Amino acid sequence: MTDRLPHEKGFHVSWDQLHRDARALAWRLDGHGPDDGGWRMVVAITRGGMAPAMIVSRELDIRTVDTISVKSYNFQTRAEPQIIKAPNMDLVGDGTGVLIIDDLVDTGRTLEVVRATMPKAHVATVYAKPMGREQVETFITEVSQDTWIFFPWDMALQYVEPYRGTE
Ligand SMILES: O=P(O)(O)OC[C@H]1O[C@H](OP(=O)(O)OP(=O)(O)O)[C@H](O)[C@@H]1O
Ligand code: HPA
Ligand SMILES: [Mg+2]
Repeated sequence: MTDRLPHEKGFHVSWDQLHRDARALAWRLDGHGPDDGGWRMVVAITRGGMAPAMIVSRELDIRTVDTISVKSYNFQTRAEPQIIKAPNMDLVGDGTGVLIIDDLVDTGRTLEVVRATMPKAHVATVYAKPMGREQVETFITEVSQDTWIFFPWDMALQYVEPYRGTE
């Protein structure tokens, strides 16, 4: 697709960092729900939104958690987002008091599709790139558009050569 740049930089996020950043997201959202009831439900965008959604719902003591499944990428190549599974719309209603959580926004296409199904929900991501930033009401860290974010569930610890090499 033409809306993607080659990724010149990598931003590697550890579990520890993800936990800190998702907690920071929860604290930023705390007290900013609708006046007449606050946040009543979390909807995680699978799969990347599930770990942050768990941390946010734990911090904010929200027990009603559902998922929306959107598939947008095959590895680093973008395709049109497809909703594979919707949340329980009896619980979601028009989205008032609902927090939609994802790990990041990149082009914003995933969130565009998701927001259309829950127009009054509040969208929050841990990380954001400039192209999709307007699709998100609350986020923690912005990275440049040519950065690929590597999440801890996609990585493993492995040996690296010393900087000066070996004989
Ligand atoms: O703003 P966009 O350009 O739409 O990209 C962002 C979306 O892409 C990734 O999900 P992906 O579709 O790869 O699925 P996954 O969460 O199951 O890994 C990421 O977790 C976001 O949901
Ligand atoms: O930068 C990214 N990292 C991981 N998954 C993604 N999906 C879209 N952009 C990204
Ligand atoms: Mg995702």
